[in-house]
Amino acid sequence: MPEPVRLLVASRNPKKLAELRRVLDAAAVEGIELVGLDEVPEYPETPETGATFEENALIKARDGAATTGLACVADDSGIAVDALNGMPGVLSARWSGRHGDDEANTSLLLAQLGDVPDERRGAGFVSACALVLPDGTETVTRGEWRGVVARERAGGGGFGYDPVFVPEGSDRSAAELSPQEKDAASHRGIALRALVPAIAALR
Ligand SMILES: O=P(O)(O)OP(=O)(O)OP(=O)(O)OC[C@H]1O[C@@H](n2cnc3c(O)ncnc32)[C@H](O)[C@@H]1O
Ligand SMILES: [Mg+2]
Repeated sequence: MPEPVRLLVASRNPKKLAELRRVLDAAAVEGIELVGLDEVPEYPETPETGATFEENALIKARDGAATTGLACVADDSGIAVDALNGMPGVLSARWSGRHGDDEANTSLLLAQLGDVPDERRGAGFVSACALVLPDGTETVTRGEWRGVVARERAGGGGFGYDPVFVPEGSDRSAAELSPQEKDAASHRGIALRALVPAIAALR
């Protein structure tokens, strides 16, 4: 058996990282070994200052590939709310001013949408996933998951804005779905599955 190809999964968000690994594992590409950031020497990361999810995903994946010499996959994602003209968008992780504070980010979003009627509460989770190879080859995919922003939180699963996001065709929030249900429909699930052929070609 040839040595497996090592693929770095570059995310500092433990819950998002778990989703990335789950979807890649479910795709079961044989001969690929997923490697976490905790398994490689620490490296400085370029700030996520891109104007688009695609740019930010590439920033993360390029850093990982350039410093480790491994193929690297990264996601950049967020929620784009219609009534906010697509914001928080790429600012989703730091919408309240504190990076990664899910509670504060969600509370601020609910407050901003307080007077917005039900028929104008549409939103979409967006994910861009980038694969960058040590030779500089780049592939970027995108997934979107439409739904509405609820008026209050429900459910304890998932992370981020999941408790207030009700996907289209569902009467439960994303935080009330099983991990498998979320993966099957989610922005990240869609974007990652689109990346699988490029990942399989690494072998
Ligand atoms: O950059 P890395 O290290 O991967 O981790 P991060 O949490 O900073 O990730 P992003 O920069 O891509 O920001 C994404 C934010 O968008 C939100 N988000 C993305 N996907 C989500 C999902 O599936 N469910 C709920 N919220 C999500 C959540 O608030 C995240 O903090
Ligand atoms: Mg981030």
